Amino acid sequence: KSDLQLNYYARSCPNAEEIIKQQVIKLYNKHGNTAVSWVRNLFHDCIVKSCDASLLLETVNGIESEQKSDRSFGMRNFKYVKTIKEALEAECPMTVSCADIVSLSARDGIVLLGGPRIEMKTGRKDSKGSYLWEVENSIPNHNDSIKSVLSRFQSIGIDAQGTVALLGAHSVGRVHCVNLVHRLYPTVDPTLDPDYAKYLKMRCPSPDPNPEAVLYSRNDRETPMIIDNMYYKNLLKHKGLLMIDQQLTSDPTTSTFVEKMAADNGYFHDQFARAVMLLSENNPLTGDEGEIRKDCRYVNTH
Ligand code: HEM
Ligand SMILES: [Ca+2]
Ligand SMILES: [Ca+2]
Repeated sequence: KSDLQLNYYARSCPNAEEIIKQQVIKLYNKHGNTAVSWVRNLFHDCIVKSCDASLLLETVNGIESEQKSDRSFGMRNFKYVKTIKEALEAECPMTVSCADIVSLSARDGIVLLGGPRIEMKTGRKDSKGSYLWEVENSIPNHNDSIKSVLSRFQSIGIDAQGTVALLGAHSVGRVHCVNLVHRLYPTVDPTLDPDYAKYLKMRCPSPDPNPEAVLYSRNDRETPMIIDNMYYKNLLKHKGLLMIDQQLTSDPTTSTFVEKMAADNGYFHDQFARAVMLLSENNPLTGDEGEIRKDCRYVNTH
């Protein structure tokens, strides 16, 4: 159904994709974790209704930001989307959508993080509202069952293999202690490697951490800034951080894919690329639907 096309801005803004790439590189060189944020943004935007930049809207004028949901906990670097958008507005005013910025910045971020290069279509339009009430139904929780997570991804056309590959994004970035302590206190989750649990308890010394405190552990201690199959190797060693990560090894529908991805980084990258592409094409607004926002944080006023 997707009306997206390759190089949609070829005539209206021929440098659009290059401008985004240059900005993503510049931001990465200043704050490497911006690239990590672009990858998470793609997931949190696209799985909520549509890849329509609904995620980027702030709470103002009757709009309630999706960023307020508990599911968005720990998301960061939204302010740098503005840097990318401003570079585009300077060259081609009101031409390139925020939704395409979400997709292309993720694509370019993935390359900087050592992941695969993904050909992505463009032409997405921006939503005229946010869907805060949909966020908790759309984005799984960290302790949901594999069955429910698989069916959630299936509903947007991503199969079990693709879902296992997408979770490989947890090969970069961080998890705050609030999302971990239930596996450490009062007793250590038996599916967690005991030495690793000791390390995590050092990172998260309190069973009841202040959510405001910046207490976290890196997702992948070995290659924290590289999207690679270390994630799956860690899972096989019982070093998955979130419940949903570790459970991938205990369900027969997903465990064979975990083993294959742990054994073959090229296969992981192929599956990751395929699944990111599917995610980025979820139910886009195209043609006369939606709008091109001037500022990604607000719907246009006229
Ligand atoms: C069942 C599905 C998923 C669940 C339950 C989930 C949950 C989480 C949680 C709880 C965190 C840690 C937040 C924090 O404490 O700061 C996180 C981080 C992250 N997630 Fe997911 N996630 C899922 C799927 C995905 C997918 C599909 C992607 C991208 C393709 C993704 C990308 C990321 C990234 C990059 C981070 C690190 C963010 C940072 O360091 O700023 N996640 N996720
Ligand atoms: Ca959305
Ligand atoms: Ca890694």
